[in-house]
Amino acid sequence: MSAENCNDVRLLVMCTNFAAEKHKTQRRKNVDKTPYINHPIGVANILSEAGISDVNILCAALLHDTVEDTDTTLEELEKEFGPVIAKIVAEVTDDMSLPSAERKILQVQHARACSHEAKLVKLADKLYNMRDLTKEKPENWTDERISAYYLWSKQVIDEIRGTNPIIEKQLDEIFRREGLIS
Ligand SMILES: Nc1nc2c(ncn2[C@@H]2O[C@H](COP(=O)(O)OP(=O)(O)O)[C@@H](OP(=O)(O)OP(=O)(O)O)[C@H]2O)c(=O)[nH]1
Repeated sequence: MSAENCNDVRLLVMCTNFAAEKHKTQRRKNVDKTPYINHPIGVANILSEAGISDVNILCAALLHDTVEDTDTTLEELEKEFGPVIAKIVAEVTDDMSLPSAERKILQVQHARACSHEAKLVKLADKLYNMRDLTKEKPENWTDERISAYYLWSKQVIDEIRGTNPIIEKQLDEIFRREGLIS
C-alpha cells in the first residue's frame, strides 16, 4: 500500500514498524542499554501529549533518527512515506560524516531556519534526551559532558522558542533545575 492511500493510523503503524526494524540492533547509551526504538517512540509520545495530532509530524518523530543512525536514505523514506515526512526528517538529520563538535555548532546555526514541523520534532527530541540525562548518566559520561549537553541543548532551543509552549515549559523546568535559567 502506498503512503498516499493510507489512513493516519495505518501510516503511524507503518512508521513505527519501519523505525523498529531499522533500529533493531541499536541500544541507548544508558547502563541498561534500553532498546533504541524507545527514543523515537518517546519523542512522538511527547508531541502527542502536547496536543500535536498532525500525522506527518508524528511519523517524522518516529523516523527522525533512521537516516542519521541507520542505513536508511531520504529517498527510501520519500518512497515509503511521501515527500512531506521525508522533508521533516531531512531537516532534523545531522551530517554524521562531520565531527561531533561541528555537528553541534551546525544544529545551533540551522535551527531557526527549520520549518515549524521540524522545530517541533527538535523540541521533543531534546526534551526526551534531557529527561534521560536527569534520570540516568549514560555510560562513561562525565559530569562535564552532561553539563555541556544541557548547555548545547539550551542553545538550540533558544533558537526555536515560540514553537510550542507546552514542550518549552517542560524544557525550561529542566533548564531551571540545572541552573541554566532563573
Ligand atoms: N541523553 C541520552 N542520550 C542518548 C542516550 N543514548 C543515546 N543517546 C544519544 O546520544 C546523543 C548525544 O550524545 P553526544 O555524545 O552528545 O552526541 P554525538 O554522539 O552525536 O556526538 C543524542 O543524539 P544526537 O542526535 O547526537 O543529539 P540530539 O540532536 O538528538 O539531541 C542522543 O539521542 C542516552 O541514554 N541518554
